[in-house]
Amino acid sequence: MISVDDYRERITALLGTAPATSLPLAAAAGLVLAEDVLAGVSLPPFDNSAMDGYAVRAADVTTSPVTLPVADDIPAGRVDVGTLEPGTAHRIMTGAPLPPGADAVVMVEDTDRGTETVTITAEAREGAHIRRTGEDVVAGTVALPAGTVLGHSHLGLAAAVGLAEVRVHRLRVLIASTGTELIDAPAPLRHGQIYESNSVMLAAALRELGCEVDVVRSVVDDVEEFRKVIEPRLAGADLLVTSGGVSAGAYEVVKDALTGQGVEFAKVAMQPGGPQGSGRWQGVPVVTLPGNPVSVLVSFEAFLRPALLAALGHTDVSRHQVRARLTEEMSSPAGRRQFRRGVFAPSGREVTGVVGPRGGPGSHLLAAFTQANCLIVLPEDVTSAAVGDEVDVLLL
Ligand SMILES: Nc1nc2c(c(=O)[nH]1)N[C@H]1C(S)=C(S)[C@@H](COP(=O)(O)OP(=O)(O)OC[C@H]3O[C@@H](n4cnc5c(N)ncnc54)[C@H](O)[C@@H]3O)O[C@H]1N2
Ligand code: MOO
Repeated sequence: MISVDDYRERITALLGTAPATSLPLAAAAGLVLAEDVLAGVSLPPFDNSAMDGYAVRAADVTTSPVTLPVADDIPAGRVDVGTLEPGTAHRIMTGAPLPPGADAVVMVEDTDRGTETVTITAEAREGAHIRRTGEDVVAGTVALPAGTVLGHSHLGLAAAVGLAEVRVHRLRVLIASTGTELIDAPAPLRHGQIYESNSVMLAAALRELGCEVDVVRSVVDDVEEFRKVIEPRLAGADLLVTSGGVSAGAYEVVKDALTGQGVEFAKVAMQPGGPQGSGRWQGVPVVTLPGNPVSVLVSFEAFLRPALLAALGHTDVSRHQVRARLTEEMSSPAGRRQFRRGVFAPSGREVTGVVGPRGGPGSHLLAAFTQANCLIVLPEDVTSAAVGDEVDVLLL
């Protein structure tokens, strides 16, 4: 009998690190970066306006009001912006490139909105409402380090620095349920048959972790048939996970087909989920789970999930653990780690912590967002918050 911890280590070692592949950004959510993402461009890529208004030289707008001729009109997307001559203004929109020669933007609200000439009623401060090249990300630097778990903000940043694809760890898993008794709904059940459910659970659980899955819904308990169905699909898989056919009886199709083929069958000191098998078949890692659905789920939690997460490049592979008081008595077999399904209700106060802002308030600072794990919420009636104040935090 092998311990749960030793078996988890065995499966983790068997799965190793999943191969890296390039995937379109839209297909990479939840996966882990296999390589640093280098910024192909700076963010912003050029000095641009943070406001709809007028680009000026601050030195021309030191008194109020000042009237200047409007020499050009610059919507966002213009690629041929000319120099701002002293004593003139260019009408400019948010995100439009700042004309050379301009060193400030005046908000349209502080003007008469003129198109031939504009009268400005506020002083222009040098640098005002200008978003500088590279303020968020500098071209050639690491925008996202290898190991990043790609959430939506990371994918947005990858897109913003010019990537169409990212290199991620990907695991293609072939899932196969075995059992002559298994039937797929909506076919009617005959006495002695059951509806297949393990492959559905495993496929969903593995997809949720970011695996690509190929599913063989049910294979009959026949060694020849098992080999015939599974072998041709092995080439496209980084891992084979089976359910059923591994215990002590006759007709143990998985055990019979894979014994002596590189897969070792053992008892793990846990309950449920005792009978297990693992190894390599034709070079492909194989994990054979017992057929009882709860055994499948417990096996997934006890060793498959952490091993898969590690293979996919995650460093946080454990479920969050808390302590709680038992509300009913329980018994457990000697020498086995029992995994009983239970209902946990939290008690006591929520844990609190400290929080600080990351990056400036600008709405274009995407990189800072990717480094954040929460949103600090200051309500409408708060204009300042001091060190030590309590604030609302939304965890991401
Ligand atoms: N003599 C012994 N018998 C059994 C032992 C043992 O040590 N000695 N171990 C028991 C334990 S514990 C388990 S767990 C099971 C494991 O058996 P198998 O892995 O061979 O699984 P099967 O016999 O194929 O199926 C078990 C059970 O689960 C149902 N099943 C199977 N696949 C599916 C599926 N895809 N969807 C839904 N349900 C499925 C199957 O019909 C059986 O009822 O062995 C014990 N026996
Ligand atoms: O070890 Mo089995 O998985 O209890 O039903």
